[in-house]
Amino acid sequence: MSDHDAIETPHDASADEPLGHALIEVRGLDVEFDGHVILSGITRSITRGQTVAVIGESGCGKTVFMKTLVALIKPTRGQISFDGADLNQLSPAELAQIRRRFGFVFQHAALFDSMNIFDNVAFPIRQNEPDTGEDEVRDRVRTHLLEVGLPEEVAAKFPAEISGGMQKRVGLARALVLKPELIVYDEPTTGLDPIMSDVINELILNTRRMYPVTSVVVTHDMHTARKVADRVMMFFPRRMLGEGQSQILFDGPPSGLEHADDRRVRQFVRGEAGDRIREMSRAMA
Ligand SMILES: Nc1ncnc2c1ncn2[C@@H]1O[C@H](COP(=O)(O)OP(=O)(O)OP(=O)(O)O)[C@@H](O)[C@H]1O
Repeated sequence: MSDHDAIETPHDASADEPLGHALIEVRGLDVEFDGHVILSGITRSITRGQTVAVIGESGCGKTVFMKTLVALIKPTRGQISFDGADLNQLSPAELAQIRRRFGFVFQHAALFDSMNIFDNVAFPIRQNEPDTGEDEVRDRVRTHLLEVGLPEEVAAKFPAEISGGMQKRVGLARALVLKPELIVYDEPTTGLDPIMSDVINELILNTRRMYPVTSVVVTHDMHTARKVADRVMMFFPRRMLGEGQSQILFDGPPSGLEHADDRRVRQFVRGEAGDRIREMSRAMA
């Protein structure tokens, strides 16, 4: 393989897609912080029901991309639409309404330490559907805890009393109680042992089997990307690309990663440093 493929700019196929066939549409997205360009020229669409893994080296903008999809970050330029609604054009009330259709599974579970597990999972129901009776709240919490494999006794415990893997499962149960159409997972397996990581992978798959949910999974874990995703998008740091080069080096099924045309993709998925050591020492000189 020559070095040529390392500077190839893949064609952005989704830029040619007609509007209206996707749950999420991203057009010409740029995100900058204090003049630093993190994402530029991103145009992609995500079909309803798809599970997309977002991979790429640290700092390339995976989390920023995911947060812009769910309107936690406002793009510097470009358009993001969810189910036909342009997120930039929504009033705060409309945005709050649309966010109820999103579920968030955060890297460190982000549970409320002062609440027990039951109240943590019940929180989104009580917050967003205050008229729900306590019997229904109890049923829904119990159902979702069982779905993520947690026994009823866990409900009375506090986050500090359960393991990291259990906390992540509680985080998933909490994300599911409002029946979201889109779930975003931020590093769902980080910090877990291989077995517990696979439990989380299975739960992500199971969630997709049980609900018609669309999922975006930001991950460093190639096992997760290969196992749960039907589509993988690999980002590359903007600062390391030339003018006009696409920041998404790979966009396709996980089976295509190993033999991707772009050498940087193959190196990333195989965990090979390649030219990066030389580039890093050049940057430090
Ligand atoms: N709110 C913010 N304000 C300023 N800079 C930010 C903000 N959020 C992210 N960044 C910067 O944007 C860049 C991309 O961050 P991001 O968290 O998306 O990376 P990542 O690919 O998810 O990395 P990692 O895998 O290490 O989590 C980083 O340089 C980060 O410091």
